Amino acid sequence: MSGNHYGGRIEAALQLSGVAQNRAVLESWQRCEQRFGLAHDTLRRPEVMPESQTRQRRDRSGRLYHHAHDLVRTLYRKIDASGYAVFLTDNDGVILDSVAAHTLLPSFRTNGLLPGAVWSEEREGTNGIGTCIVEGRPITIHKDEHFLVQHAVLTCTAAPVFDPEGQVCSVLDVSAVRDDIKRTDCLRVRSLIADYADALERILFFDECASDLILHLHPDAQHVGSTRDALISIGPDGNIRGATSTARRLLAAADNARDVQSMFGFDLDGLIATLGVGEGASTSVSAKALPVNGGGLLFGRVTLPEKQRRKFISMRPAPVSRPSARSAANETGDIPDQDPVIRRLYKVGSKLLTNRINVLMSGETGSGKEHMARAIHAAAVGARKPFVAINCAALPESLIESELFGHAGGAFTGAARDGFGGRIKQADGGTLFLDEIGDMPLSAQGRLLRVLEQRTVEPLGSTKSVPVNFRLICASNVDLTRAVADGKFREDLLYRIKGARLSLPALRERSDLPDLIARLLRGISRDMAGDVRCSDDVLELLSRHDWPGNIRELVNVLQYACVFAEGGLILRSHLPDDFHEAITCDPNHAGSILKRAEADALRQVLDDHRWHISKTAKALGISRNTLYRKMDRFDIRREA
Ligand SMILES: Nc1ncnc2c1ncn2[C@@H]1O[C@H](COP(=O)(O)OP(=O)(O)OP(=O)(O)O)[C@@H](O)[C@H]1O
Repeated sequence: MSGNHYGGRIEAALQLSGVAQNRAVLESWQRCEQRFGLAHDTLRRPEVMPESQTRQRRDRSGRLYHHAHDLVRTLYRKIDASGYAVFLTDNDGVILDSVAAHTLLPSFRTNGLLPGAVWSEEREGTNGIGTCIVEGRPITIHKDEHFLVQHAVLTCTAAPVFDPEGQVCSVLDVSAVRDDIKRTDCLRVRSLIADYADALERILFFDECASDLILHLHPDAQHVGSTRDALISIGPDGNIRGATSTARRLLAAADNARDVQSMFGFDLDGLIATLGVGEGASTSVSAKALPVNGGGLLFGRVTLPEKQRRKFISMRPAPVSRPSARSAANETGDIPDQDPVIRRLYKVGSKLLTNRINVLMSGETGSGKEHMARAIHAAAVGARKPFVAINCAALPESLIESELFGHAGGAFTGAARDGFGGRIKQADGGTLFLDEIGDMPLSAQGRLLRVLEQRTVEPLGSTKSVPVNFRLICASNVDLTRAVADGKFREDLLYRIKGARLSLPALRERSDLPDLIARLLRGISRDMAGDVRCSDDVLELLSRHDWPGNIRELVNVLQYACVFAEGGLILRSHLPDDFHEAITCDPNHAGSILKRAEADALRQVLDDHRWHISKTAKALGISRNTLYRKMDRFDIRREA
């Protein structure tokens, strides 16, 4: 059969399945036929390794399986929809770990999704895990995009986890065996799983590079030291030993650089003199500007385990830190957002934090809770003061207590010999942001309550209390009152943390989308080349989308589009394929029918409660502010 013939058949099949533009699937199908000699109707039993071999693979994967254990379970809880299972694989696509509802295990097993099963492309054709390993980026393989017909019942979304050398060392996969799943349902799962893959990559990076000097980088000074910064590990000889995928993307222009000198134009001593050195993940040294060879300016900070200091520096005094122009700009007491609700929340939040009132934020995933927390910290406490953000859901349960409260030297197996002061101690004098606090284990909740009451922290394995002084902002996607009722969250802690509540609007409820898009594009194009803007057509499309993943999803879509927007103008064809599908599945009709139904239902409940706002909000299980926002959005007013 000629190559053209293959191409024609594949194109035709893809047209049929409605994914003609999906390059990744097309190329994978070509590999399946031409390289692996598979046929669509090949029927094969899953290849499952014996338990002993799977165990060996887990051991061979180093600390991956250990670190991922809790994270995989947290991800499963976060997906919060029925019919899904989460899988962790090694770099050959062999499933090492899985979590699913008991009742669903048989159907996943029947379809070959079980520990020990091999899901490489070569073995199972186009599939979430195997194709993700080849592509090296998050991907969804939906139903008949699977090459083998027998897998057409599956919908799989997978994200790669990279090792410090930049190789895929694992895949996180969320799969479902359900008829009613649409490709667009996977958008939210994909942002979530990509975040968890990033979190796992960082945990592995810190573990593997524990004795190196770590350089934290970000285009925005505020984000250096956050879970979003880029990480590079450097040996005492100045050679770059590892980098996270965020760092590889950020430093693409200096791609060939193998050492500090070729990346930044000065040697290790120069780097240390420019940036100063903080201990561990300390935030005591603020980020400073750092020009990158090949163009661009980043902000950076270096950290070094105390016991490695001698290896790297001859105890030269750290230079005095000067505030950067950018971090100073955050203390102007304003935010660029134009949406009136966001602006009011910022003002209220800043005032509360200034007066040391604990703030509890709620809002859909990706709606900007951490972003807002940083802004009000900068206004109330100062951008130069430590802001320590911890995502309680992304930390393995076994590590959360030592991470938060610190530990004495040798307190438990695996603890650093010199001990660790803990993240709460690092927030001393600044703000502690506890994201997803609803996912904090009960034992850690008890300790946290004691810290809040006594304003002292006692590291694990130590009897000495250390005084701490910090402001507290918490955030949660789950209803904490319900979590209290379910016995998953301590009531006394809830009262302690919810000094005041701020509820962030979802992106679809904001009135400043075009302005936000323009601002995000300025940020993205600063990392790329030249200015980028959206065509009117695209702006109109973006404003029609429902944005279940909120600003995080918007950032992802814009970053994707910027890569393809030649001449600085984003056109429809530059948007991701599944974004088009999301819109076409929801063309004016579906979206507006739903909206109309919601507005009608709202009016009905208001009528039932004689337009009493508190009672209506209570009946709907939402806050009064959310009710007012919804009424504004649907233009619902009581008729005279
Ligand atoms: N007002 C804003 N202006 C610009 N970018 C924003 C804004 N709010 C959020 N972002 C960006 O959107 C992304 C998601 O924001 P953030 O992490 O603050 O959301 P979140 O609500 O804390 O998410 P999660 O619930 O998953 O923890 C980040 O990349 C952030 O920088």
